[in-house]
Amino acid sequence: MLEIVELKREDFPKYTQRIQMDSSDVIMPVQEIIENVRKNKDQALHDYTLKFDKADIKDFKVAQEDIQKSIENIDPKLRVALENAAENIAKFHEAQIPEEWTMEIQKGVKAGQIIRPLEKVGCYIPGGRAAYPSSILMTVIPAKIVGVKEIICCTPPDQDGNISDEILAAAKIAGATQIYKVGGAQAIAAMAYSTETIPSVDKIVGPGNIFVATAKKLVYGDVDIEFFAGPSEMLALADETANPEYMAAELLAQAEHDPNAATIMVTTSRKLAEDTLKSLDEQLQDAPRREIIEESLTNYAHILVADSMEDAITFTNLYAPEHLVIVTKDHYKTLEEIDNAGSIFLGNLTPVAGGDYGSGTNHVLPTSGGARMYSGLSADSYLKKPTIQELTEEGVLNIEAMVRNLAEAEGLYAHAESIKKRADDVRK
Ligand SMILES: NC(=O)c1ccc[n+]([C@@H]2O[C@H](COP(=O)([O-])OP(=O)(O)OC[C@H]3O[C@@H](n4cnc5c(N)ncnc54)[C@H](O)[C@@H]3O)[C@@H](O)[C@H]2O)c1
Ligand SMILES: N[C@H](CO)Cc1c[nH]c[nH+]1
Ligand SMILES: [Zn+2]
Repeated sequence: MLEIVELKREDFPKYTQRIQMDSSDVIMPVQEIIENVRKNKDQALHDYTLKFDKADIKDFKVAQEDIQKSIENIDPKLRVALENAAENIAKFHEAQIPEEWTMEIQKGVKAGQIIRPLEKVGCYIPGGRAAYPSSILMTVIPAKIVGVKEIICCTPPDQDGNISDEILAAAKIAGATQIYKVGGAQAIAAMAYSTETIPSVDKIVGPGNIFVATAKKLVYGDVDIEFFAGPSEMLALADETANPEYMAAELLAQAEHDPNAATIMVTTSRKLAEDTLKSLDEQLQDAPRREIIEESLTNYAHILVADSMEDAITFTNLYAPEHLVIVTKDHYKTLEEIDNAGSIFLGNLTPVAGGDYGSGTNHVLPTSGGARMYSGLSADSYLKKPTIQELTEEGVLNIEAMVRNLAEAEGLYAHAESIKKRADDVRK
């Protein structure tokens, strides 16, 4: 299923491949779902939920009373874990909130930026192959702490048409304002265009499978999205100092998310590669989600032995993984060479699961190479930064020539006139 491969430079592109996001097999059905939801609204949501989730939903809105009660219904250990994670996530994201500022750009010319939260956001919480209370914390808490007023969540129901108490309790702890029982591309379409029950929002965030991620891409422009957060990925960049059991555990952990998850180890040590593969086979025997893992390992997993650390690092930057585990002699030195990764886990003792749940960092991260140009979900994702400026009399005179000359060069005479009038008055 998984073999050790010598990594040659000419093969770099071959091993960076993941699920094809733009294949027509996915885009066409997803586009059809979106169009149908735009046209037939709740009725379309009902029909798709019956088709994909086998649930016959009459009312998509979760009763506030059920959200309130959920916290009493969950295992107290889980409640403590959710609260602990929530606290860490809040602390981390509070530190990310940028400051408002102004400065004197030129004598008499003040400029700066103010910070305003978005008004309405929609958080997609995956729920097909696993339930993700942690994704509620990751999407809702940063929105809450920056002051977003309306934070709705959509998540697929089970076959009885229910959302688990674990999900509802996470929503309560995080501070979501409303939850709707709908998943998949249809949920994204509803949050983008509204239905009789679900309001449209300004921005849709949150991870999901290929259908969800593609739907977000297709509605982008009518509504904002954070980036493409599709099937999970992990790349372990390791030398002989890495613990093979831990490396195998990392490969299994992200592979268990989805048959389309992508997991890779690139190392300079053939012995580490061999020991990791051996340990992976052993750990796989009792893995409860073995079927999903095996499919994922067959589809998008590789153990690569590079000729040099330089090659291994170049490959890593080309791959731009969602999660990057670095276990090398001096991981901070290796880190200096890393340009593209969603979230980075340093050293043998730092599993991706730490960040997945509650080291504080966000687990909604760009996949499919998106880490080349996007950072993970953050406080910033929910903020706008309108700029401000104010001129004094001195400022008007100081920038008059610049504005007039540029305006005239662009043939925009009314622009030139707008500053000239003021400057003339100042000169009077
Ligand atoms: N990148 C990130 O930040 C991040 C974080 C957490 C999870 N994830 C990923 O989220 C994903 C969760 O996927 P999931 O499947 O468990 O849940 P999901 O909620 O994303 O998808 C389930 C929905 O998919 C739809 N669906 C299923 N089959 C379909 C079909 N044939 N056609 C159209 N729609 C269909 C259904 O509507 C169903 O409700 C995984 O890939 C996981 O790796 C990513
Ligand atoms: N690894 C996922 C991000 O790709 C996040 C997650 C949630 N629960 C467990 N893991
Ligand atoms: Zn995970």
